[in-house]
Amino acid sequence: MTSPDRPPLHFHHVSVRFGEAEVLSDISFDLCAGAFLALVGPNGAGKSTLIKVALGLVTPHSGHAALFGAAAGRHPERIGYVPQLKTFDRTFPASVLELVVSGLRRSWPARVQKRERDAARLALEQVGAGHLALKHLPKLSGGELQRAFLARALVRRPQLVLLDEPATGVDFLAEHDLYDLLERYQRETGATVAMITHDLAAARYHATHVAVLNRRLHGFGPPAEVFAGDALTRAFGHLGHPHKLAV
Ligand SMILES: Nc1ncnc2c1ncn2[C@@H]1O[C@H](COP(=O)(O)OP(=O)(O)OP(=O)(O)O)[C@@H](O)[C@H]1O
Repeated sequence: MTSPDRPPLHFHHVSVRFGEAEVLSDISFDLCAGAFLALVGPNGAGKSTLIKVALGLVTPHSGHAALFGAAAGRHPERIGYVPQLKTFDRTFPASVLELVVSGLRRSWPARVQKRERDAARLALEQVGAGHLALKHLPKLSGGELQRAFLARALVRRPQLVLLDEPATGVDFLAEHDLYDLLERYQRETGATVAMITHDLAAARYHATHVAVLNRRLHGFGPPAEVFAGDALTRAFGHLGHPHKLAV
């Protein structure tokens, strides 16, 4: 159920420590249903950690995160997750179909049932990758692997899709395809999307909301508003990549 008092993503004074280091400090925001959030910040800013808090994989030392009014991690079936693909072991010996079916299960599928195969094929069709079903993961290009993981994230028709830098290592055209696919999924389902990106121009163009992070939340809101202020300068410390920051 989605309603304004049960936002898909709610962070309430969330702080996270790894040992002595505080990597997230007092993060609070609400993301409304149907929003497309771009999460930006320099390397090591805590972006992946924030996504892991939302998934319930990292527990804050203070504050809390709630998804649709329930504690993070309580309803994994409502969440689709695309991990950082640069960390994925490309030699993993599985077919695309098996990878997508694993999105319907809590464990790796030893035998794929017909209804699972049908759902996986549909999800692959929806991301323009029906022809990849029987291909093995080591044989995929970066863009194909990205589509396979996107199909895996969407196969259960989640209400919230979390993506950890899915465009890194993928060419520009494929990155535009990724946004198109996500926006189409949102139009069909009303789902909410939160995605880590390093491309501020794409964030400005596609996102309804942007969160500028560097341990603290330096800005949150519509891109035009946030980028007009000094949030980027405070988070990045300098405007070091003018081609990316020319938003
Ligand atoms: N499990 C962990 N144990 C200890 N330190 C960690 C752990 N995970 C992340 N960190 C540290 O927390 C900080 C934030 O890391 P995180 O991966 O969240 O940043 P990020 O913004 O996603 O970075 P990048 O853009 O480089 O992927 C970094 O200094 C990182 O080294």
